[in-house]
Amino acid sequence: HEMDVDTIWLNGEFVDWEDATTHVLTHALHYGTGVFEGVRCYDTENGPAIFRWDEHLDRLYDSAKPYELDIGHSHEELSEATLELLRREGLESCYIRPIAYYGYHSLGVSPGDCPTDVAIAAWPWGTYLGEEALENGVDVMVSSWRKHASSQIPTNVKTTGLYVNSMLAGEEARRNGYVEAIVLNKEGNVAEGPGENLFMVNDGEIFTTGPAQSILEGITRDTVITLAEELGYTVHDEAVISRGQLYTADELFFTGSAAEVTPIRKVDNVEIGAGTRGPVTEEIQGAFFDLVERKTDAHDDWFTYV
Ligand SMILES: Cc1[nH+]cc(COP(=O)(O)O)c(CN[C@@H](CCC(=O)O)C(=O)O)c1O
Repeated sequence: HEMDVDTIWLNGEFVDWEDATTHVLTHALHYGTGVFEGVRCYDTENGPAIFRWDEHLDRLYDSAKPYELDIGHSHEELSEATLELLRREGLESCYIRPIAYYGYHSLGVSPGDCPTDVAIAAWPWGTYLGEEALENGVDVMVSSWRKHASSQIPTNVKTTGLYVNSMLAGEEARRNGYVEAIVLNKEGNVAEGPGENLFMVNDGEIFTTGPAQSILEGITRDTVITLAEELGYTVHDEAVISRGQLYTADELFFTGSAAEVTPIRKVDNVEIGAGTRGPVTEEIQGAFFDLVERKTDAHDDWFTYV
């Protein structure tokens, strides 16, 4: 395989990458009944460190709750397994993918006696939306697919089954020559990206959608809100952003563990601001990367050193 990683932690053991498989009648494969996380480990000035691991792990357990999925392993066990995995593979700057799901026993929508399988994989992963994206921004399209409503499925947590909506929206954008989508909710107001939260800058103030807009409660979103407020910005973190406001925004940017802080320079071919990374976006992005690369000693409790 193309990943230069040999081991995956699966159900309490380290197994060879090739042996980390599941049965074709696995419940989650048929019904989307898994929960997962996306976490970055940064090769900081003080050595490799996982960014906001505790918050990500807490969210994994929260994601399991609506589905009554019993993770079956303690936080400590999963943390030790993850640190051991990174040490074994000598991974310093990497992406960590924990997943827990209803496994193989019998089929039928009810998970019945299906066991919980838990796996943790990690691999080097570069810039999520393309090498140039962080500096030059990305061109996005408002998708014709709407986000699930939070009344239809918990959108505030990371359920594997949710991501068919993300794939439909994102692939529609890429099919039409854009890098990524912006997804509106069933009210037709802005929710977020298929795999990112969305921020808007207007007249020096910062706006981002909250859980009532059917979005994932992003950890990078929380980080950026904190950093922006520390920089003196007013942040409206439960904003209702209409589709029209996307086009008239001074600046837009995505946040996510994978996306980090990615400027949006065009929406549906309408240039946002000057059509390049905006000044506030650049300032926030700089603060984010200084933080995760430990060029500042602020928020050291957000780092789990490997
Ligand atoms: C729908 C969605 N919204 C917002 C976010 C940002 O959340 P956070 O990572 O806690 O700041 C993510 C993370 N998307 C993950 C999965 C990406 C993938 O392609 O898979 C990620 O960024 O790791 C989402 O999937």
